[in-house]
Parts: sequence; structure tokens; C-alpha cells
Amino acid sequence: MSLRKLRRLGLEPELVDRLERHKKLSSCQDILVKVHLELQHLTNLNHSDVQKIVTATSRACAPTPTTALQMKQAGLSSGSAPFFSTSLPGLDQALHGGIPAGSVTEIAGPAGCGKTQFCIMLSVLATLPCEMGGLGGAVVYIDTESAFSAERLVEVAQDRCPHHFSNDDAFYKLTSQVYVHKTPTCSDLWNRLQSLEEELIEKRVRLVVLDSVASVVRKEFDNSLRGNLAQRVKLLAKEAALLKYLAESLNIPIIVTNQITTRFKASWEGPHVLSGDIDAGNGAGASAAVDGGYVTAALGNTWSHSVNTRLIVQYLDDKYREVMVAKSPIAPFSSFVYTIQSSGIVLQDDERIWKSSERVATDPGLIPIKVRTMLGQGGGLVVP
Ligand SMILES: Nc1ncnc2c1ncn2[C@@H]1O[C@H](COP(=O)(O)OP(=O)(O)OP(=O)(O)O)[C@@H](O)[C@H]1O
Repeated sequence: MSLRKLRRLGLEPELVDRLERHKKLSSCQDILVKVHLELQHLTNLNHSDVQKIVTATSRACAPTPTTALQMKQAGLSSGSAPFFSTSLPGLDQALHGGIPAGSVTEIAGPAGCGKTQFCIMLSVLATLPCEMGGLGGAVVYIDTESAFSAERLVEVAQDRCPHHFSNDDAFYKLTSQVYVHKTPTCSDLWNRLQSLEEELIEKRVRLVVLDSVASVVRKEFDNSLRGNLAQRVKLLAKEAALLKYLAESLNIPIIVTNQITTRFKASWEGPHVLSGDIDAGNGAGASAAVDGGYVTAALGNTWSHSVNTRLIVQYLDDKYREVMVAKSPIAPFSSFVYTIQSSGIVLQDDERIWKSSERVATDPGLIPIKVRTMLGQGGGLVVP
């Protein structure tokens, strides 16, 4: 990964300091775009020392293949849990333990359906000690919509874990462990992501939330202009690659929220027809079908394939909503009914878990959606 910091390659700290401070060389990419002579000139090192730096940076960018056995052993020896419990038993069970560490999980859904509530609840849980199912660490919450509320964080903590959050010290610890970055524009977000690695290591961050990835790009890139679309896809691909790298290298879960988009069609042509990077493009593990079309995560095909796990939330009626495991490398499709309460997301009783293949749901402010689902190609849902 070319954005990997030189600081993390095991090079001499003084050399790394010097390169960063005086020469503005901080990542593998900064080294690899330069020729040997240029590097010799910049570093005042001889040819063989420069060769060592180039070899170290090249190795970091082109890791050798690992066997499944090595991966499994590394997971066991890392000491950190492979899954982060959502505290929602049915969902955790479906996901083999919760949100997977070391990868990117997306929560996509319509406005007001509870994506931010989910993220706030997960932020509270991440700060809990490991014995309580938490991650025992800090949270970086990147807020592009100014939707984060410290009051709501405290309310969820108080109502979800009243025994743990029973005194001012516990609330102080919670609130001082959640680092909120407001990034209202695409460039703010990209700059923040680029400088995230050191912050995550320094502050012992165990969960990163990006709420939301869609709002800034959708605001700034007018999709009807062809050039804009290409630029947007490029930016999203860079963001996804960096998020995946951070999740993988630090073995932490990363949660991003996304909006949804509705694609209407005169007649069903099959999921393979709707491809490309338009907003309503067919995504990997696409989503709920509606009459003459379907709703799917926004941001197009490239982004859709970039996330490892996708949860889609949607309205069932004014009170009940549904969370679906729409894409996962390890879990089958499943869905659960939930409500939003003062303690955050609460799953409803098992008998309320949606089992029927046909129902009518209402998406407030939009259209009545007649949802008829069955498992389709690539784990997506298609109209039969
Ligand atoms: N304390 C609370 N008790 C119960 N419900 C709440 C509470 N706080 C917020 N809600 C509900 O949460 C919903 C808003 O959820 P949220 O802000 O997570 O939406 P969202 O999916 O992030 O929307 P957007 O995409 O617009 O940001 C509203 O229906 C609101 O009534």
C-alpha cells in the first residue's frame, strides 16, 4: 500500500524524522516516485543506504502472499477479537460474532432510518472493556453531516449499560475517548483520512466511524456531468483503499454509512443489466427490490464492491425498521426488525423477525414500496 507511512517500516527513527521534517517524505509513495540519484541528493546517503530504503518501501507496498494458515495464526496471536459485538444477539449470531475486525462494514439506508443511531451505539460499545464485549479503546468518529450528538452518546450509554455508566468518571472516560472530526467537504475528508493512521496508533483507537461517506461526494459532484462521475469514482476508490488498508493493518473494524438510491425500471431485466458507476448501479450484494426496480446503496458499482460487509436498514412502518445483512463474505442473507429507543437500536422479539418473502413497507416521504425478495446472484435480492 503506497500510502503506508515510512514510520511504520522499521527504518531508523532519526532518518524518518529527517525525511519527514526537511524533505516532506513521509509515505512509501513519496520515496518510490523518486529516482535513486534524487533520493541520494535529498537524504545525503550513499547508494547502498538509499537502496535499503527503496527495498524496504517496495516490500511494504508489495507484500508477499500469505497462506490461510498464516492468516489464521496471525489472527489468533494478535490478541484482538476478530468480531465486534453489536450487542444485538440475532445480528451478532448471523454475522458470526458481530462486525468483523480488519475490514470495512457499510450501513446503508434512507434518511432518518437509524444509521447515525447505530454508529453512536457502536461508539459507546467500543469504549467498553473487552470483558463486557467492548473493544476497550478509543473511537474516531468522522462526521460529514454534523449529525453526531454528544448528548445522544451519553443517553445511549446511560440506558444501554446503566451499571457501567453509573458515575461521572465513567461518562468522562466515555466522552473523552470518542474523537469527533467534522469534515464537511470532500477535501476535508480526504485530508483527514490521509492523516488518520498516526492518530489511530497514538490514541489506541479500536473503532473508526465515517458518517457518512455519501453526503459529501453527492453534494460536490454533479453526476450528470461525465467528467465529474469519473473524478468521483476515483476519489471514492482512493478513500475505500485507504480505509481498507487502515482496517487491515490495524485489525480494527471500520464502519461507514451510506445513503440509498432507488432505481425504477419499466420491466425487470436482471441484475447484470444495471451496472456501471451511476448512483443507482447494481451493487455487490445489492438490496431490496421494489416494484419495477429496486433500492440499493448509493455511490455506484465501484464503491459497492469496495465494502466487505453491507447492512441495509429500511423502514417497515412508522415504528418498525429492518436491518438486513445484504453482503458478507461469511454470513448468509438475514434480516431483523428493530426499533430506535433511548438506548439505541433494539431488536424485536424473534417472532417479529421478518420471515415472509413478501410484504408492503412504507418509506416515509418517498413511495410505498412493495418489497418482494428472494436471494439472487451475488447475494443480492432480485424481483422474481
Ligand atoms: N432518543 C431517541 N429515542 C428514540 N428515537 C430516537 C432518539 N433519538 C433519535 N431517534 C430516532 O432516530 C431517527 C433518526 O435516526 P438517524 O439520525 O440515525 O438517521 P440516519 O439514518 O442517520 O439519517 P440521515 O441519513 O438523514 O443522517 C429518528 O427516527 C429519531 O426519531
